[in-house]
Amino acid sequence: MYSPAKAGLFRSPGNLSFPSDFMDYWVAGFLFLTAGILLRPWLWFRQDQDQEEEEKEKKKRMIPKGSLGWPVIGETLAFIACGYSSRPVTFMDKRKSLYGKVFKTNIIGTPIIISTDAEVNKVVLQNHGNTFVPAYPKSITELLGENSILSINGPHQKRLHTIIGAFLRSPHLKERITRDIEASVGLTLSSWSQLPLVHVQDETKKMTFEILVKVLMSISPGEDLDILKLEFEEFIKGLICIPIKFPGTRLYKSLKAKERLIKIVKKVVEERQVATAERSKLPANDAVDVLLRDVNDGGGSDKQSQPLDFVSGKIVEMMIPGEETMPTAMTLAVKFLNDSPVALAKLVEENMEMKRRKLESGEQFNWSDYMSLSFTQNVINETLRMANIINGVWRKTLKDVEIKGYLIPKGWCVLASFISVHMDEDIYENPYQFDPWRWDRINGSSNSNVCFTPFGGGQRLCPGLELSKLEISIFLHQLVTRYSWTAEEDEIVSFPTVKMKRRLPIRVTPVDRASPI
Ligand code: HEM
Repeated sequence: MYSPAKAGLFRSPGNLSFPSDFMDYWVAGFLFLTAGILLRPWLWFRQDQDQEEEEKEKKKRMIPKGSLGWPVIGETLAFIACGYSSRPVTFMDKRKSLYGKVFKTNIIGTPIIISTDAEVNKVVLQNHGNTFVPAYPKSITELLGENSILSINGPHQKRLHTIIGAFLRSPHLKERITRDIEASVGLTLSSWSQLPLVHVQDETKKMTFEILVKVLMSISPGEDLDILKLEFEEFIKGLICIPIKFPGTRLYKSLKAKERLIKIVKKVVEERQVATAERSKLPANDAVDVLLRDVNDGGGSDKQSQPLDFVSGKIVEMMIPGEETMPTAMTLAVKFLNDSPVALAKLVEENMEMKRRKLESGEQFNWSDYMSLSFTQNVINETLRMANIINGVWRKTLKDVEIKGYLIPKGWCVLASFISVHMDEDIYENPYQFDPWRWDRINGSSNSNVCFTPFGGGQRLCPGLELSKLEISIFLHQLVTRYSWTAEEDEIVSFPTVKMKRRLPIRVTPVDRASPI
């Protein structure tokens, strides 16, 4: 039988001869020990590497599934094609059924994770730890500038958001602005009734801009407002364009318009600053007052070195979120009501009832009267659920984030898609049906805040939420209690933004609704 000892490979201690045999063992032991010492870190390193690999694999598996499509264009064409159709969520629905509620794709050369999951969207919106920063196309970032309220993150954003939100919700503003909105809406609708045809989308835009500028800087209709509107329109044309900046390009023209716009606003701010000291005891009348007082009180930190530029810039930025959203919501409400005579009849009934009560008591309407029109609020909610111009928000992650078992890797873009949740048939029964009554069933249910987010949520929840609802309520109230209309055939398109293909042409007629309908 083979024995290593016999073969002389190992020797038993009995055969040892000192010193050479002993040295052999000593050397062998030394080598063994050294190898062990040297190997151990390597083994540890290997073990770490294996663990790292395993971790990487695990993380890779947690990245939402999906397809990045073709090189460079990714899945952009499919995304745009669905946007042009009557069902823009088809793009999401198709991928949702293949990969789950959170999936990855590539749009315009950007790898992006799209969430159609209400709970994931909530975490993105809440943004604990400031992990998600707003991500806009390059043209928007160029036009807004890096310190815009819409793109900054952290304490400055929180401060601005708080002071602007507090002002827009203040009883003083609500009282003053209710009268201003009533007057603007009254004049606008009366002018509509004298025209053979009105394009609701264009006309509501004029009216809502007028109101917005009143809220922001107290400018009344007139030459200044007209110039401001022209420059603003030129400015926002560049928000979605090819981001090339030299004379003649769209972006260049828009940046120039922004300079002129800031100059006009700065004049108003300058005049106001002179009067600020004597007005400091009075409640703020508009956003210029709010921002000037904050700057004078030491808020706004580094931006105080140029207070006039800072305040003027913020006023211009605040024109953006309210400008398209409001007229779109009003136009779509008219469209949905036009297509749903039963809902329209109920709306007329509720508003006439309130009007009669107010006429009898001789009181004016106040903000809470409009808010108490529950069916009217249902109509507004249902309109915003079905077709909101802000159909989701875009963010970028500053570090790896894990939500509900999904990993969103650092640096990736995330689209928290509101419209996918709003049109999810597991959440809303018959989601494509305009059904304002559903809100009587939904309101108060535990997840209604999570599943309905037309105004966003968390740190960036729209500060204009209450003002928007007031404005739309007043518009609907006056429209349905004083006029009737017939609409021409039109349809909603969703790309690049939600709007009516033919700008919703209608004919408006005054009606006497003195007698109950
Ligand atoms: C129907 C009308 C409106 C809708 C649907 C709407 C929706 C939204 C949404 C979804 C956001 C969040 C954006 C994000 O998270 O990135 C937002 C932000 C904002 N909205 Fe509105 N909005 C409306 C009207 C208005 C109006 C009338 C104003 C101004 C008076 C306004 C001022 C703002 C501002 C300043 C922000 C930025 C807040 C921040 O980032 O801190 N919005 N809006």
